[in-house]
Amino acid sequence: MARTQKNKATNYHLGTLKAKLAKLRNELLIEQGGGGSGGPSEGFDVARLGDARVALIGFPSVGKSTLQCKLTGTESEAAAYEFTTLTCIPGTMHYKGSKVQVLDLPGIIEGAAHGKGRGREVIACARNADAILIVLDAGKEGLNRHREILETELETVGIRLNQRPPDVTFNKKSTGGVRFSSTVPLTKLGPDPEKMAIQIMREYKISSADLLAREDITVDQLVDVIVGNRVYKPACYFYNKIDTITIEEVDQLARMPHSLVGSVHKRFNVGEPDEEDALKAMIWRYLGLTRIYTKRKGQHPDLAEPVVLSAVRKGTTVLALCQNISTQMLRDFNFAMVWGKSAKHNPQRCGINHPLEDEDVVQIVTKTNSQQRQDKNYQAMVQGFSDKYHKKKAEARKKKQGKLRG
Ligand SMILES: Nc1nc2c(ncn2[C@@H]2O[C@H](COP(=O)(O)OP(=O)(O)OP(=O)(O)O)[C@@H](O)[C@H]2O)c(=O)[nH]1
Ligand SMILES: [K+]
Ligand SMILES: [Mg+2]
Repeated sequence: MARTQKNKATNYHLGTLKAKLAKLRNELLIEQGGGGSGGPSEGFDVARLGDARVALIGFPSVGKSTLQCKLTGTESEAAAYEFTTLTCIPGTMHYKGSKVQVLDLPGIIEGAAHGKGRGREVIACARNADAILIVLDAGKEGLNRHREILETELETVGIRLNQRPPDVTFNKKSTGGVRFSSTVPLTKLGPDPEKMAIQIMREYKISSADLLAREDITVDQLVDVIVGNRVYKPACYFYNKIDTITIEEVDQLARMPHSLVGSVHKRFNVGEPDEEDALKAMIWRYLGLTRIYTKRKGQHPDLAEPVVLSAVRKGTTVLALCQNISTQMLRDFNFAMVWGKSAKHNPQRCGINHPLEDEDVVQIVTKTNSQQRQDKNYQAMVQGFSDKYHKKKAEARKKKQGKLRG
């Protein structure tokens, strides 16, 4: 790709090369049993706890474990030699009534995505987290390159950092050829975007598909859409050990995007587990956490125990709140009364898709029995739940029988 001159004539060729590269990377990962499109992305086996999960990713000895202790109070061994941490150590960070699971992980190095060290498992963990905290040693030489290496390792396995999924619908078909339409002018895919799409799809042996682009996408984004299997994660950066550099250097690092500078040793921007500090605030922001206080009719809300929703998990709508409480609640939902920042007036009567904001108070009003009987959607939903239940049961039975036979 570097050798190809960039002009109109070579545009499609570059597209093809990008698709080939994505494909080869995937194959390599699958070959090594990694998290490619086919293989399972296992990682370390740690139960999911809390309202959201963040993974600590970084080179060896940048201070991930030291940081983990300060964020969560968990004893994760920290020492001056590299690869002190050899497995995944979970801990819980308590902040503003939320519980965030923080995973301390072994350090990774260049080539981690392809299985160097325990890189593959570490990166699989990042794929399964709700947000990634990239930890860097501010005193290390070649710091900017470190940041790039880590980003590349994560990109290689299909993790996209701080990007939105491209606004494109892509449907594979069995016949009919490729049809590529868009609602906006496409300026980044060369004079003939359809030809570009066909070139890329050829690498994946797709000959028929409908594509609809609602934004001006790049070739890389088009490849992502066609390849699929991409995950979009918020990521923030913590430059640790600023006690080892000059104030001018600190100033430069502090201006990097998505970044916070600090020192665990000197307690700059990182305090004790029960203190509110800048790092915890940043994690909270990147997870898009939202506290919702629920209340019963005629009673005060329970301010001690909010329901915490995350924008990067199930979202922060009334629907997500109901799902968080129980399926029963979701089934019986009629409307919600909402007090707080998201309400136009207090209280506002809202539907299931109403987006909530931090510290809103919500009272869910459920359907009365006679309403339930009349509501066709409700009946269909109950039927749906029961069908799903029976199907699952039948599958489990089959599996058990298969196992016995085996
Ligand atoms: N100067 C300075 N040293 C620090 C700071 N934070 C951590 N360290 C030191 O950095 C060394 C490595 O810390 P660890 O927490 O073990 O680093 P790690 O990233 O978990 O390392 P691995 O598990 O081996 O990948 C230890 O000697 C820490 O005492 C800091 O803010 N300033
Ligand atoms: K270490
Ligand atoms: Mg460690």
